[in-house]
Amino acid sequence: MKIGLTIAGSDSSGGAGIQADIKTMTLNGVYAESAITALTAQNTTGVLSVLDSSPQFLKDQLDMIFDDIFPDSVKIGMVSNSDLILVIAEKLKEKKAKNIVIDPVMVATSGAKLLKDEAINVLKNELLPLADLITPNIPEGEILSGIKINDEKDMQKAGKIISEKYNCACLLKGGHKINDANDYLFENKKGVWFKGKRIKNKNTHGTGCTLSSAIAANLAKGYDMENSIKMAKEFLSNALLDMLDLGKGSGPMNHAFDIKDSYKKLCEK
Ligand SMILES: Nc1ncnc2c1ncn2[C@@H]1O[C@H](COP(=O)(O)OP(=O)(O)O)[C@@H](O)[C@H]1O
Ligand SMILES: Cc1ncc(COP(=O)(O)OP(=O)(O)O)c(N)n1
Repeated sequence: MKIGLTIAGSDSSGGAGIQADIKTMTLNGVYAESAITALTAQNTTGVLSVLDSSPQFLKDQLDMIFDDIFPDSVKIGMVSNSDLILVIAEKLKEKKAKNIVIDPVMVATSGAKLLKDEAINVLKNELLPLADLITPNIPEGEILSGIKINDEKDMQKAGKIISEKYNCACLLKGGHKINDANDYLFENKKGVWFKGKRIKNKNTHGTGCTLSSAIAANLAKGYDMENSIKMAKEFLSNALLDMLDLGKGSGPMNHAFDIKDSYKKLCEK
């Protein structure tokens, strides 16, 4: 059994964060471990409040995880302050973690800030250089590259800048304002597009978390970067296509689309 670790925040509504990551890794055939950086009180309409883990408690979680069941890949999501970012950077280096995927979560789609301004430079200087892959959306890509992104040409420029700056692969997600659902990977001095059809579904809560943890699961299983991304996008599209409709706002996807029939039977008993 391959092991994936998610280091992220808990989403009380279950559609994003740790909950999305554990479902995604499990449904992609990987055993999921978790280190929780924060508890959020949120639902499909927004984030009400956030309670950060203490740095010591995050350190303890990471020690207990790495010293017992060593993960084959690590996905990092919401980490809201610089002290927590420093703990993660230190532990990843100490434990020699591999296959590190960082989703540089800054702002939720609902508009809530999930990363404090003071922490952006620490994220850039201490954590991102440890990544194998960074998966920014367009607003995050603008902050990390320092350029405005208005079209696919800008996406290519920004992806290259980020990849070279942090010495890792960069998957820039275009969905936010540029195109259908086309994402651009820059890796090893070369760029490649992952074309996706935009699915008409207002329920997209947790798409970024789901994509990055599916990529981490595929890397844990030994797939290379391009295949890991290709399969992760397919998983995400299928979860969106299932058209689950929960909550009053932008609801979660059905991560369990594939086992729906057998799961339905279980629920009926
Ligand atoms: N409606 C949609 N249909 C298909 N793919 C989508 C849709 N919305 C987002 N995606 C895909 O979901 C992934 C996450 O993108 P995005 O939602 O932009 O990230 P984030 O949640 O970090 O803002 C990307 O691969 C993007 O192309
Ligand atoms: C706890 C927590 N982590 C991350 C997010 C953001 O999720 P993401 O998949 O990047 O995007 P949206 O759900 O905001 O579209 C979150 N909301 N909560």
